[in-house]
Amino acid sequence: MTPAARFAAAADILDEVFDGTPAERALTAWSRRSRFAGSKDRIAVRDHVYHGLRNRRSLAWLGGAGTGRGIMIGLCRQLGLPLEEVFTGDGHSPAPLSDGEGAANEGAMPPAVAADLPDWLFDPMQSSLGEDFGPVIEALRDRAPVFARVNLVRITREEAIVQLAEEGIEAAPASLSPTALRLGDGARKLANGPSYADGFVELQDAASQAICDLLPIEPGQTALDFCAGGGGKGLALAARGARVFAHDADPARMKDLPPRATRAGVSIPCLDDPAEKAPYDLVLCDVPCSGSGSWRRAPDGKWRLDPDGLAALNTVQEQILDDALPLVAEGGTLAYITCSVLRDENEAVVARFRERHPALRDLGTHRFLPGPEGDGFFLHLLGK
Ligand SMILES: C[S@@+](CC[C@H](N)C(=O)[O-])C[C@H]1O[C@@H](n2cnc3c(N)ncnc32)[C@H](O)[C@@H]1O
Repeated sequence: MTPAARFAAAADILDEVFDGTPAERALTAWSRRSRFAGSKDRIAVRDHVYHGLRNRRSLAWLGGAGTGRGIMIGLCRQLGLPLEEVFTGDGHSPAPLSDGEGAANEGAMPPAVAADLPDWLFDPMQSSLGEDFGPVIEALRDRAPVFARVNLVRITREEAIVQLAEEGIEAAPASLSPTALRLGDGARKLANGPSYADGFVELQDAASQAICDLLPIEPGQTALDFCAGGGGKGLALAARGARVFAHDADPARMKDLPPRATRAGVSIPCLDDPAEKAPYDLVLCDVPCSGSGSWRRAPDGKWRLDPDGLAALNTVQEQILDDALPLVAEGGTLAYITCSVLRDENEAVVARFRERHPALRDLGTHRFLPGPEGDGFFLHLLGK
């Protein structure tokens, strides 16, 4: 594909996403019907789509329209590419600009446009982040770094770096956790290589690993991963010697957990009824949330969220805490985790829960903001 054809493909895919198709599904469907596209084309188209989604409003402003095409015009402007050389209509290139199309907007960008946020989210994000607002908005513009977790049951971090190098994957220690590696060139090979297949490493964001490091659990103690999903956090706890059990309201979300546990050399039974093995020394509630701390990985979530959706998430978050508390042993710990930076999903949920359960001991809050070291996460620990 020519560079221009990649912009045309990305514009079409973005339009599908704006019509409601999840970004990953739209990209997969495009890949299937575009056998002619080579691996470099696929990577470039994907990058354009994700960059367009992360920076949707500012690029639409630059490109004069909020369509996929308008956003690609904005991207070409941002990259300093002459529009008449991209929008030629030759072959698979995008059609030439019509009269008046692509005219840049007059004046300064409104603040929510410049921050690439829906209007309603500007104030909640700004008040949640305070002086960190600017750096976080900048961090959310670009692709997230790729991190792996070294399974210390199997290998040391230093040995993993050497082994990954033999597989053509550049890896270096990451600052947030003693298990975390930042992957460089060759990172895309990880999931098809022997280190991954043999359970020496897993893909997991560095801040997510740091959150797991902060969870109070000793070898042999029991932990319930109450919202386990793919089980990333439960696997990290099992690697520390905890006896981990997994549960999820949607058991299908845990389908990858048994093979991941087998690869890692640990056992994590999945429970339909988490009361079966209660009480637990630690119950972690990695609740469904807006994902605002990881919007650079899944930027379409930013545009799908609305105030009603946020309120519905709050209801689920509080219900999960209420359901999980009876499962915690006396003297045990309840951990509330989100990958959000919004106070409405973090401090506000914890405050209401503590009002209902004033006897719980406050064991502290930990916050990670999205940036070069990892994604945004929130952890609050409560002692029973
Ligand atoms: C943020 S994801 C979990 C990610 C996972 N812990 C990890 O580290 O890979 C949230 C999970 O909560 C589950 N969930 C939603 N409502 C729930 C409920 N009421 N009780 C338990 N799990 C729930 C969802 O199905 C989803 O898999």
